[in-house]
Amino acid sequence: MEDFLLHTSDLSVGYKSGNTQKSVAGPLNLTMKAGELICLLGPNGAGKSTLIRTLAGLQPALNGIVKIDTENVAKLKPSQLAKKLSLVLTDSVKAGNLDVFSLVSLGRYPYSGWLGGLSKEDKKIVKWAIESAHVEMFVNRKVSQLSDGECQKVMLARALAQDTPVIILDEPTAHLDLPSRIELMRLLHQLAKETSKGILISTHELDLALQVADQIWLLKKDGSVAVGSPEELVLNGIFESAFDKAGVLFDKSTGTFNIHQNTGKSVFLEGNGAAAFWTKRALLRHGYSLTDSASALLSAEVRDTQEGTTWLIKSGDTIEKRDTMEDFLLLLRSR
Ligand SMILES: Nc1ncnc2c1ncn2[C@@H]1O[C@H](COP(=O)(O)OP(=O)(O)OP(=O)(O)O)[C@@H](O)[C@H]1O
Repeated sequence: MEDFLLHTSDLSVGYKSGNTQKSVAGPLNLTMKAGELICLLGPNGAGKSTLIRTLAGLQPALNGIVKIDTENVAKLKPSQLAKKLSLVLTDSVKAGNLDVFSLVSLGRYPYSGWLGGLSKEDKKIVKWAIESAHVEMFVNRKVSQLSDGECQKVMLARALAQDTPVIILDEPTAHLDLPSRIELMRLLHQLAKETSKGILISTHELDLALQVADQIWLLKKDGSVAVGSPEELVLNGIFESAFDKAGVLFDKSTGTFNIHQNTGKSVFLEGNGAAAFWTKRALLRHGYSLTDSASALLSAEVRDTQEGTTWLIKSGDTIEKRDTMEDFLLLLRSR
């Protein structure tokens, strides 16, 4: 057990009101090791936030135990827990008039106390946290004057300043644009490796999670959890079935969800490189499916030559050539 930073045994999470109890997920036997970035995924309402709040000691477990190192989270005083686990919740930035440096410095309060000033060591850690989260450039700005993305990174810096073995972030990418989402995910991945902390994030970024997570905890609607590497969960079909909805299909070969309705026609497409990749995307968008079978009714090729790209449609011995993707798609539609 000592190898685990965090582990749960037969943990059930949910809500109690009077004599009634509503179990949301469980029993969960989960483990987090040092240096791991874990992505907690699951459809809306599966219980991700409930689990995070329970792991962080913000709400009691219905059953079972959460341990960090060897300590039972439910038995720790808040001041002891604050040295073990830092938590960043979505929309947690209500910092009013504070400047960024002061907010990040608040991460040191479990060590310095509210009234204690920062020691030399505290200052060193705050500086490290600011640099690691890449927020040096707005360290003197008021938190209220930052964008959501900048705030999110400042909250991460505060969590780093708290210097706990476990960091948990609830939907850290919720308000970010795509480049910022990628940047934050990459940063979390790198931090987990460099600091040997265990980082858990809940997210709806399925494709990014598949790329960066060391482990995925996939909460299902029935309250159970599937655990594994991204590749394992995709290849054994668990990932696909957890997000199964009519008309939404997960494509194992590309790791993406198809959002297009299929026309029932399939195309065998030959060709490599960027032009072939984007031709495949255009075909999917137009409702075709792609097949590996050369005997498909529709057979085509994308050819990159020095003169440019050409698209060929083949039927029997006849080959028709088009010089733009648009003309190629028009011709295909007439077949
Ligand atoms: N305070 C509460 N009391 C009772 N039930 C609650 C409470 N908060 C949430 N729930 C219910 O618990 C279930 C899990 O909710 P939770 O917010 O943990 O899901 P989630 O996976 O984080 O969802 P989302 O992806 O939509 O954020 C839902 O059915 C929700 O309605």
